[in-house]
Amino acid sequence: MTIQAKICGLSDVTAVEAAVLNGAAFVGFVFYGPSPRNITPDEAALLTAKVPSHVKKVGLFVDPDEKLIRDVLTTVSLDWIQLHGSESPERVREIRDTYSLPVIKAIKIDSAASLDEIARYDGVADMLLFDAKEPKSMKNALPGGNGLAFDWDLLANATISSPWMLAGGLTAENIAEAVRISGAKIVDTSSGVEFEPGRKNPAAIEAFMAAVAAIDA
Ligand SMILES: O=C(O)c1ccccc1NCC(=O)[C@H](O)[C@H](O)COP(=O)(O)O
Repeated sequence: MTIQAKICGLSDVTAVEAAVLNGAAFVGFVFYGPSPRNITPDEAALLTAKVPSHVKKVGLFVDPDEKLIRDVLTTVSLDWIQLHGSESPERVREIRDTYSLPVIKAIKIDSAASLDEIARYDGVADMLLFDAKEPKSMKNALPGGNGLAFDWDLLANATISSPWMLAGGLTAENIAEAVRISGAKIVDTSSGVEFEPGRKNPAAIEAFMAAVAAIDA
């Protein structure tokens, strides 16, 4: 089975092209002011204009209000909404129903207890995404996209009904091990294919996609 990949936090044309040409199934765009990867709806419209329809365009939000979602969706044609904040199951359902788009809900993992969150969102979100919980000690931590991995073993025996993605600190070097341990069928990276936060490295995107393609799942 082929492993699908999402490249998240894209903010320039070269990186979008690298993701598409190297076989990404999803491309992600961040709409969250404090992030170094934040882009405006107009910038996103330009970046997404030439993305072929088989590559799904994901808009990432953190506890968004209606105005932000509307501003983005009236300017950019998105296929998925990713919610990476503290959105409740009720809020996930509301956003899904209001905007008629499928929703990816991020669940932050730092221990076995974090897996209790799965039951709250399974069957509510269309897809779950597991990312490392930002440590309180981390200076300038974002609510996601910190390049941190969590213990993939935690997912190996988890009961998850919804489709799900593995994220958090994934790179060309560790992706095979991460998939082997977690059992992920879809993987997501951002920091692992950057020169620095907010500046994607096309060669690293190519290397990540090659490493994903080489996985014998
Ligand atoms: O990327 C950001 O700046 C960001 C900001 C706020 C919430 C989430 C954010 N990113 C999440 C992602 O890019 C991915 O979905 C994924 O978690 C990748 O994380 P990583 O490879 O560890 O950077």
